[in-house]
Amino acid sequence: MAKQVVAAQLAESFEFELFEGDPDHLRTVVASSSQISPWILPSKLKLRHRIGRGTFGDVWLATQHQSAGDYEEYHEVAVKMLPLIKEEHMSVLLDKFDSLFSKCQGLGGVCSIFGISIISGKICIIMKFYEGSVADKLARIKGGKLTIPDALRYGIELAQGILELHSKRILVLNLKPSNILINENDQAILGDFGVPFLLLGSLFPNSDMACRLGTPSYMAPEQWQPEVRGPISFETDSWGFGCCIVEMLTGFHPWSGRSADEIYRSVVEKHEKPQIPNGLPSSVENVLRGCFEYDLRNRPLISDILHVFKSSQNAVFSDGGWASLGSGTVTERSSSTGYTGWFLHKDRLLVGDMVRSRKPPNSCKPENMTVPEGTVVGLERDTDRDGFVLLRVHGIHDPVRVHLSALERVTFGLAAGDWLRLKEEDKKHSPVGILHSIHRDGKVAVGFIGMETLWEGNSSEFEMAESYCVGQFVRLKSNVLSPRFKWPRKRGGAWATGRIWWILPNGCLIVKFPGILTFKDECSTFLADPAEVELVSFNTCPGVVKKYQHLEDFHWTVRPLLIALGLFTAMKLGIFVGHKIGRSKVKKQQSNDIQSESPHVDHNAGNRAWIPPKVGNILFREGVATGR
Ligand SMILES: Nc1ncnc2c1ncn2[C@@H]1O[C@H](COP(=O)(O)OP(=O)(O)OP(=O)(O)O)[C@@H](O)[C@H]1O
Repeated sequence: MAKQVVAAQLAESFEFELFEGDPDHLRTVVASSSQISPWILPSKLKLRHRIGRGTFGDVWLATQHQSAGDYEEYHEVAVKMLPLIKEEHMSVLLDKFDSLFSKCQGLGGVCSIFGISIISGKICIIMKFYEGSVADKLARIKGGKLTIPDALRYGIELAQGILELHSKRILVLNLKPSNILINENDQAILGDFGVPFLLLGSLFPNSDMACRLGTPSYMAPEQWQPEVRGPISFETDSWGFGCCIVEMLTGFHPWSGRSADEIYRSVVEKHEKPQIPNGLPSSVENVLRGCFEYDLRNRPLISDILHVFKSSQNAVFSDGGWASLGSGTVTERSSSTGYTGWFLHKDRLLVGDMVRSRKPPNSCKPENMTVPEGTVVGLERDTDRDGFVLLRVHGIHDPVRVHLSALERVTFGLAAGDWLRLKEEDKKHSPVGILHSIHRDGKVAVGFIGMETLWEGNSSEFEMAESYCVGQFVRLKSNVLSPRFKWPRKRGGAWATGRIWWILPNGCLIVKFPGILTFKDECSTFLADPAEVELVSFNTCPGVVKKYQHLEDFHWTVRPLLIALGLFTAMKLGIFVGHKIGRSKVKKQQSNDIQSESPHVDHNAGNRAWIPPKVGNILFREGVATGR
């Protein structure tokens, strides 16, 4: 008896049930024909040969057959055969595919998807077949790399394709030259998009693949463990885009020759970045640098990249160097605000917006604000991204002129970067997160530990949470018995206190323990859920003992140093006291001897010798003797 494998609803209009064994036993129930069905009967597909094998399955050249009346026609297609996934995840994946399929119909810069099928129990995505990819081109051409104009041209076409997907809220997550296909007009077409996202969370027989959301060499830091180091968002694709351009220009993929584990250590733990080649137009170099910012909020969006690449096409290549003719937006990290220009440009102020002075990143000191609250009454150069605004500030008669990089928009009392707590906790993720954006209507996007992508909802669902910044000391709350992440203990068994070293965009704290001596192989950083920790400072430590214990958290050398200093002081004191006693004994002995040996001594002379020395001298000698 055929056993039912999965029953999934591909679209409102399309339902099917699959039966194990011969996939042609598929029963489809088409409720309405108003929507294009993505389902392609496996019997209509004939696999010819395998084109390649990638992280997320094999790609086959195949023919799709159609019969109409007395003739049969076929055309070539590419078939992406996904790895075998667990039964229970089939319907989830098919649902995700359905949404992807309907969203990407009619997009120009991305590979056309014709439908989906199941061959030998594996899900197959049927796509348009292209003759080659940028990777193939790099392998073919002399020198193995593209010229700057070619890389810019492909880069523009690729960015346009990604932008189309982003406008439909689809993340690519697997940008690499082999997935940049080339059409008959030598245009770059984005292929294989969305596959990592389709597979995200699926159970594979191979557990390693389940947690990998891309190809290691091209993966952004947050892509390695999106639930822990996320969220993944549009800027995750900016990192992948940067990697593609670097490879096009150098002929080498980033982290060439390194294993996945080594790449993880370089990118995620050591915050290393792919190398950008020399000799690029400054605006292109700058935007690529931005693509490799560790914190995704500091990266440019694909629309920013497209803008820079297009303006750089106006540049001329002269004497081996670039002279920029266009107005490439060169936005370095602002030394005054600590944010990159890409970060600052994501939110554009409008007249009527409430604003306040922008806190430096990782700052917890709102009291230093020059403008605690103001209303935008004028934009000096509203067409330019880099200008001044006029603010109406309470208590000041005339509008104040402030550079917009120094301000942040406050909507319903919240600004991007604020720490928030969900009023109603959801067990799936931490209740405390960081606000990434707030729309003027109150819609918010928040990063939480435990969520791969941004949480979207309304500002009314939140209250302000305690904020943390780099350099602060934290310890697990005493009521946390099983923390989300591993946390070290002190010698006595109590939770150790660590210092915040980095804060991820989902609020995850990266904590170091300078108070604990670690050896080479030992892990020196730990992760913490902000909802599970409390601040430790001298002020909050009750009593001298606790304050001293907190001093030990600053560095593991504090205790041995203090012990050494104590021993040294005790030793010096011992020597001094011994010396004094010894000297007074000798003196006493001597005076006795003199008295007994010289009966003609002038006894008044002894009184003259007893003129007291200066008080300062005594103090000084004591100071030395006690080690002070
Ligand atoms: N629609 C297509 N038409 C023609 N060739 C394609 C198509 N899609 C992919 N390819 C090619 O098939 C080969 C294998 O692709 P595949 O996507 O499986 O591998 P990959 O890109 O190396 O890894 P991943 O699975 O991570 O995407 C690549 O050379 C790619 O260029």
